[in-house]
Amino acid sequence: MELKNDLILRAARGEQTERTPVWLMRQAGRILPEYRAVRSSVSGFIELAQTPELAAEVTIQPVDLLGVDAAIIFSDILVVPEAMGLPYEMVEKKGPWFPNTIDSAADLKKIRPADVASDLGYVLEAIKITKKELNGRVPLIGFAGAPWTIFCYMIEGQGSKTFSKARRFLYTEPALAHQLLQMITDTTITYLKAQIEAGADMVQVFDSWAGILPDDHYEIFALSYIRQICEAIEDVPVTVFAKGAYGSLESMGNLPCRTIGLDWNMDIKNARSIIGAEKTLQGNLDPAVLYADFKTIEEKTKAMLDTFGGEKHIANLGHGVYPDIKPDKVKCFIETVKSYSPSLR
Ligand SMILES: Cc1c2[nH]c(c1CCC(=O)O)Cc1[nH]c(c(CCC(=O)O)c1C)Cc1[nH]c(c(CCC(=O)O)c1C)Cc1[nH]c(c(C)c1CCC(=O)O)C2
Repeated sequence: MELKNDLILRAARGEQTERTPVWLMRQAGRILPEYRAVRSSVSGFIELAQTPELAAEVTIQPVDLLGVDAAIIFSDILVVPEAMGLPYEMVEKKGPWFPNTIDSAADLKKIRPADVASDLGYVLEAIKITKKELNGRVPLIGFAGAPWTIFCYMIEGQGSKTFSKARRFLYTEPALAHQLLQMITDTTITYLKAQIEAGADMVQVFDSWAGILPDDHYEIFALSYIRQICEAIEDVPVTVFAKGAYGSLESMGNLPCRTIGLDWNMDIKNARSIIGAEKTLQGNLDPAVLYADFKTIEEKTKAMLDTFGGEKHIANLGHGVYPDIKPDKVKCFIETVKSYSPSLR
């Protein structure tokens, strides 16, 4: 199927584009009343994610309703630990919760590399349906959590301000930590390859908890595994988004991936000079700007676009869109990128 809009793929490959492509992390979700309607027709997030027809429907909603230049498959990074043997629940207003966690060598024996085709077949099916229904309108992004972020949930069992249990494990059980990280990495590689095989046009790796590790640990326990993933994925552009990895930008510039995502606290010019001219950068408007009035959103978006310049940039927020943002404000951001960015060429 020929893509009618391949701006994001060309930008990721470093090619010139007529304008800057734009999408939002977490665009498929609660900001849209149409999403909430579909979600309330099932028991909750997990059933929605496991029902391929419905997952495809909410994946496509932001393309139809917001005008983004890419869809991202509706799923979650936590389907990977689940497929490895640690089921999770999504607790209303609190977030994910794992009844069982990893704390010892004995716990590690209870989990396994996922059998992607059967354990995660529902995601692959959702990708196939989405590709068909998108009918080439925009590319589809596949994704997975980075091994370090998945490790955090498998050890901690829930979100945390400090992830001190996960970080303690790196000091008390480094060999076990590497064993677990390698198992997550192997599963993630198989999973991302299967997503590409099913139709994903590019993939993003989310390292949401990168920022809690000191630089030396980030290199040893996080980046080395991300590097394996980047090396294994050859057919489509890979984006690495490591939130808060300020001290590791230089190493990230050396990853064999096409795009680096910047969070909103990363200085664009500084990041560009550290990462170098070759890679595409993605981001990085402060998600809270979308609480402001339309005029402020336009100004802040234009300023961001000016700083990135008209090449090798994919416009996005610096993290996922907050669930209580009004869709009209998101549209203002998207429309500003579309109307203003041609002037930067
Ligand atoms: C850390 C992380 C998770 N999930 C994800 C990350 C990495 C990105 C980031 O840092 O934001 C990634 C994710 N989660 C979801 C997507 C879907 C695609 C998209 O639109 O980006 C993606 C890419 C759906 C979701 N994942 C979740 C929802 C909300 C569930 C609902 O509908 O109630 C959605 C739409 C739940 C979730 N899932 C997770 C948490 C902490 C929570 C609870 C907090 C929250 O609600 O945002 C884990």
